[in-house]
Amino acid sequence: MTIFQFPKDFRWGTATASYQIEGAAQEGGRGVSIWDTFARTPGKVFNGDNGDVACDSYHRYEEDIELMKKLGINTYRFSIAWPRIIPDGDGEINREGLDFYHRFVDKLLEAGIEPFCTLYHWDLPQTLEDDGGWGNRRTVDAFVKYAEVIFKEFSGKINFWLTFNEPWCIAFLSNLLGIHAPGNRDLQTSINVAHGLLVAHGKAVQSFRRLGITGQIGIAPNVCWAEPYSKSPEDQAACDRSIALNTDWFLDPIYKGSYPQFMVDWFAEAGATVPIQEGDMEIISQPIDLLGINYYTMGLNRFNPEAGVLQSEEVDMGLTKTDIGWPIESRGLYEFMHYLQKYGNVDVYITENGACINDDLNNGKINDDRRISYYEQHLAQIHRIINDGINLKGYMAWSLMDNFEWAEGYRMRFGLIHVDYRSLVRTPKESFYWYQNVIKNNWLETRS
Ligand SMILES: CCOCCOc1ccc(-c2cn(C[C@@H]3NC[C@@H](O)[C@H]3O)nn2)cc1
Repeated sequence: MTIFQFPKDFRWGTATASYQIEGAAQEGGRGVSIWDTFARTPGKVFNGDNGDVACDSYHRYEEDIELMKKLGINTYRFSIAWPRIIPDGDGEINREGLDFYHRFVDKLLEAGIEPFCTLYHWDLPQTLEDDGGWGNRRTVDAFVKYAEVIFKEFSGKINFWLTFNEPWCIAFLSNLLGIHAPGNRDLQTSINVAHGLLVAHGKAVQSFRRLGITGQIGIAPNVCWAEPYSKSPEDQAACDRSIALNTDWFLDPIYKGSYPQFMVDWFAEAGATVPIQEGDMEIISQPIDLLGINYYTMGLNRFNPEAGVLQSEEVDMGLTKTDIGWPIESRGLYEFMHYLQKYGNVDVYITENGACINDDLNNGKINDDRRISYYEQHLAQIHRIINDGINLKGYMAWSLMDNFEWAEGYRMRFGLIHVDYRSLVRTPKESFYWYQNVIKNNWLETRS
């Protein structure tokens, strides 16, 4: 057994997102999002599940906050649903939507929990997607309008801000692979989306500074750490492309003011170019205060000319997997955090990390020992990372509760709290109590 003591001011939290937990999809003046449309498209989401009810957190947020207090977290990452604030994307402001989030944030603050807010966690107003989505500068301008409304409303209440969650998912998972909303399968479209969201990010940061909003602002890329299957240059290059598309494609423009040239050249070979307009890169590279990093798994990749646009395929090495099929390998988090140092020792928060373990209720308990083991391994790496002098400031477990896992619907469970989707009864899992103890002690005690 080993004791890993965390810094006294380390932030302990959990994370969720609006479309995944709120429900009340037709209430409070909310408009239609691309996920409402996508979920209603036959074959896109397992079992035809959708976010109409989800965890009903729109009505049950006080109960959820009581559970957060019981867990002992001091930080809670959530997202605001743009369609609740400006239902048609860039028209009238919906006061009822703002009032809901004021009630929610006030309750969080009353509970002594720091709100950590994501402005965009994938629920784009459908009207904007109908007019070209992130590839249309109208959507960029609409996002800035939406962001400014939120900044002005919550400045002083919210001090930690993220513009976008997982830009790789928004651009490539959703517009090249077609697995998430809106389900496009086109390389140029996905590159246009990536560029549009980056310009929107930069403009929102400019507004944040111009309006004198208190707090810190950043972005939350998801990580795809990969190591080469062999020592061959082809396998190493395949790895580099896989890592770069999740990380460098977004963080080079933000921190360096330019895209990674080797990837620009790679896409040019595939006939796709980045639609950069005059001044875009200066806008995108506005200095930010923090990075959120979402880490779940890593891969061993090798070159395969048939393996998609990156010609990079993951090799199954027989590692233990979670129930969604992702290999469990916490080492990737450590390696990635050192990779990230090329952008400087920036303030980083792990804004998502967790395991899909579909254990169910058994005599009123959920003995999700595999989830505890996952967290134990990853928190040990977190301690190692901090010990190396990397500015890792906090950790938010994905997720507070089971919720709508996008194309997987409700069958995949990431929560520390079990949700019965018929009764909506919340039941803390054994991992909830394990994490509660880690937070209370501010140390991890490995069980082996
Ligand atoms: C068959 C080819 O497959 C290609 C990869 O397909 C995926 C699917 C899903 C993910 C994915 C899901 N999550 C968890 C979410 N992060 C944000 C929060 O909302 C969580 O629900 N992270 N990454 C990645 C890749």
